[in-house]
Amino acid sequence: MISVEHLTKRYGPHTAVNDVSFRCEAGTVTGFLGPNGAGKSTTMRMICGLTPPTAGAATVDGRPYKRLSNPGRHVGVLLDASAQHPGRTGREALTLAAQVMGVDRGRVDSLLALVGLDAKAGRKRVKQYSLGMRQRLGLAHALLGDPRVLILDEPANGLDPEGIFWMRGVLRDFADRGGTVLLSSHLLREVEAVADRLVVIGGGRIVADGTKEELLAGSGTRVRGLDPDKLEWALTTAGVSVTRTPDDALIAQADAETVGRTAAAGGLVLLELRPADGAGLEQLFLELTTPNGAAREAAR
Ligand SMILES: Nc1ncnc2c1ncn2[C@@H]1O[C@H](COP(=O)(O)OP(=O)(O)OP(=O)(O)O)[C@@H](O)[C@H]1O
Repeated sequence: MISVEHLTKRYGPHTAVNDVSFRCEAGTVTGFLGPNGAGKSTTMRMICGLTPPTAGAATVDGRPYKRLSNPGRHVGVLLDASAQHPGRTGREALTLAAQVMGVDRGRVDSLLALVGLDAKAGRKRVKQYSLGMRQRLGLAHALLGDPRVLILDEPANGLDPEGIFWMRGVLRDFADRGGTVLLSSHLLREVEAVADRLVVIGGGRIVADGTKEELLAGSGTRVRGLDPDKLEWALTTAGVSVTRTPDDALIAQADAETVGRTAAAGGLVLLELRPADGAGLEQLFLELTTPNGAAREAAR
């Protein structure tokens, strides 16, 4: 489990991370989402003891990262895929890490295979690796100590769609076996498919935190009527805020029953009525992470 309590990081007058708290439970994948510069990497670096917080604290399995003995056996970390020594081969890099962690060297080859780096790739120097290959090596490195927790910063960067699909499978399997996964991305679509929970950060603050279902429920109801103008008017008059989609449907900030009853009271014919789907989540994400959206949330 990962617990983040009121983490704050200031660089001079700039607050990169502002009073951030969240938890990642065992058996779940948590997607840590936010646009570039939102504070994801800084938060993850603080969890891993690489950046000292200005205030607040984080623990992994109940202890600060720095107090874990042989941390690689508890937490697999991939913060920067290019951090490996460029002159070593992938296999050498993993073998060395196995020695440091006291892990059986026999795991090196099975992990290279698991992450899709064949024997030839294992013999190549890291400087010859593509970004996708470095991410695969980084994941192998993170898994080497057979940890219970994974912390991965933008691991899908540089992977092709097939690689992203593959990585989702590895992470899902890790969590289904009781592991805890925290993975960051600036792309909602990248984590939506694998994450059980989403923590959204914008401008250094947490702007949304919940299960996908909770966040979707909060993202409203999609409704399409025979007469979109009248429907919009009826909902707005009833105090429900609505936005119009390009296909003349409305995303109403109310549950389906409220929307249906409002339409019925106005004698309006509905063609569609359902919880807002992924599009609603996308809209929520965009809204929450734009400066005005974040300010609106913080003011609530
Ligand atoms: N060492 C540093 N010194 C000064 N400012 C920093 C430092 N590290 C990060 N920042 C600033 O803190 C803010 C958050 O950066 P951070 O890298 O955590 O964001 P991010 O969400 O991970 O985005 P990205 O995906 O672009 O890395 C940014 O404004 C960044 O410029």
